[in-house]
Amino acid sequence: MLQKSEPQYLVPKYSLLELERLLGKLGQNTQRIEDSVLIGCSEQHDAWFALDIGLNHSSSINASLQKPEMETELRGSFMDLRKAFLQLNAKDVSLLSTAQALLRWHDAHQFCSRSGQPTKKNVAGSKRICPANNIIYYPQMAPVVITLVSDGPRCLLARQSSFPKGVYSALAGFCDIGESLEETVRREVAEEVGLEVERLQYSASQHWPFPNSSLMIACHATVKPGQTKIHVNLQELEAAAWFSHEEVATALRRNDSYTLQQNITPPLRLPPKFAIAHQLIKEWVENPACPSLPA
Ligand SMILES: NC(=O)C1=CN([C@@H]2O[C@H](COP(=O)(O)OP(=O)(O)OC[C@H]3O[C@@H](n4cnc5c(N)ncnc54)[C@H](OP(=O)(O)O)[C@@H]3O)[C@@H](O)[C@H]2O)C=CC1
Ligand SMILES: [Mg+2]
Repeated sequence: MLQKSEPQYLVPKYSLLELERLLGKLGQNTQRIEDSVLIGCSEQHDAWFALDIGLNHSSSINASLQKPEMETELRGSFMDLRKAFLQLNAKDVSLLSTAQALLRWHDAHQFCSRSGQPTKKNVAGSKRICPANNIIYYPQMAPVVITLVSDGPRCLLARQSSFPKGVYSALAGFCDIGESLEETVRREVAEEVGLEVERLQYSASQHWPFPNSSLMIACHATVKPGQTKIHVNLQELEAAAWFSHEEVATALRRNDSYTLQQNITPPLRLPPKFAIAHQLIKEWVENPACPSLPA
């Protein structure tokens, strides 16, 4: 849920006292505050916790609470998480992404997989413990590599059928057990477009809450100039193609919301700013020879 505060949107933030009052008003037990999880702290070192006051939450005291009532009470509106990310600054994107991932992990790990007994959250919410056998469960992240492949003057972008119309991104893939990141990059690029990676350069990483909790590890890669013929794996991708520097630079400059309002589908759309794929593409546009160094 986001609250509109002209000219921007904000993530709802409350002090403990305000939250107790709010839960009372929503007819929920204030004991629920103990379900909250630590997600970071402010520059003034105030701790930030996240609490799921979800609509259809199994442990919700007041399951009958309706979405419109909640929106009125909190003066905000519920929206898709990806759409919410488009409205927020980087700090709030990071907080919301951590909160969503951690709360969802707790919700999905209520029982010990060995004893079948209910697990118990520690105070901060950084782990769950089985009281029957003391097994500790920690939140999990799946490592994913995302690679922008270039042959020098062009870069390779691909799209999956689930992407919004016209959007192309860098190649991504989950790491398999036992693989190094380098091995995953080489395997994914070979599997998805049939190319052999020549040189690999790390750029940056990002926590990504979709579909569960991933650690996106972003890299630039090059292929040999003479070996650029792609074989698109149509089981994984809808399309993949080489794009010139000019095409990608133009797409990066284009104001997506404007073209969408005009109901025009541009030839190439890129991932939104909050996605690390956007950063990879921007780095390459600014410095195609050595993308992860400042231009
Ligand atoms: N932040 C960003 O800029 C971007 C983020 N991404 C993210 O990267 C992720 C990976 O990209 P994608 O191309 O889909 O990956 P892959 O190319 O690895 O293909 C996805 C398939 O991998 C299998 N898989 C293996 N391990 C897992 C796991 N831990 N969780 C889920 N599926 C797994 C599944 O296959 P099976 O169904 O056979 O089990 C799944 O369908 C996506 O979730 C996407 O959200 C992608 C692009 C940009
Ligand atoms: Mg993939």
